[in-house]
Amino acid sequence: MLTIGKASFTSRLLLGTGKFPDLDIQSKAVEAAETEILTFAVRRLNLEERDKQHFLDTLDLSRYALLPNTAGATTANEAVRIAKLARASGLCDMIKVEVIGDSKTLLPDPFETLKASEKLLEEGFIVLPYISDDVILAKRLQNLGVHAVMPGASPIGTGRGLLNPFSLELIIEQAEVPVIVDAGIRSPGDAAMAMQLGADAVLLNTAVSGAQDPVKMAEAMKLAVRAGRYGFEAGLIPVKRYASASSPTEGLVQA
Ligand SMILES: CC(=O)[C@@H](O)[C@H](O)COP(=O)(O)O
Repeated sequence: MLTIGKASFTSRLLLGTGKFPDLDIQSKAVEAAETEILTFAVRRLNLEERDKQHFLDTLDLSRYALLPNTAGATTANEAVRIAKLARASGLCDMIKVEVIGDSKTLLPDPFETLKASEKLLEEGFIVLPYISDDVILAKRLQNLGVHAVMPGASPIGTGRGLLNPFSLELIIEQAEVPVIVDAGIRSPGDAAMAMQLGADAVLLNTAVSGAQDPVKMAEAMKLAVRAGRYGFEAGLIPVKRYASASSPTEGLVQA
């Protein structure tokens, strides 16, 4: 089970809702992924005109936990304002803190992310900050009391996979809260690898919404996340320098 704050989930795949070819494909992909947590940018919702159709309307939202994110924020104050707007609109108490520090790489600003997380914790939010694969920042956020950390595999939408598995492993090793590997995943292999390293969950969007067959890719990601988790739980064999025969030779009668 994946536990975030007081909520527990069976699925370890969190799915973003952006960039799908249409809403029908989006809802079929969400179904195929068997995800229980959906994420989206608060700024994509027209909160002033709630009666107008939007990208979440084709989904049965009672079946999912919503994880709004503060995408678009470049300062802690902006992120806090967006989070409060989401909560006031009854969306959720859970918030993915996304404070972007650079528009070209969309990498998160560590200082503003820390500040925003601190403030949002004071305000009683369930706080999940999106960060780079920075071991010390993950630790600092954990000490603040965040409910999960979300290190990026690689920059959002690049599909470059796990650029630094070593750092991700270090973050996972010292984590006392769930580690959700977020962004940059391209293939089911990437998702499986993140889970195999010991991540508690994976969040992805572009790999599914941008695939030629988003529904099939959603299913592939669901299976990959499960396979990676099973592999982690089963325990991998140690890597050796030299060969060792797979068929034991002891006790065999010489021909
Ligand atoms: C939807 C969302 O939260 C994205 O900002 C997230 O980081 C996913 O990134 P990819 O699109 O690279 O999977």
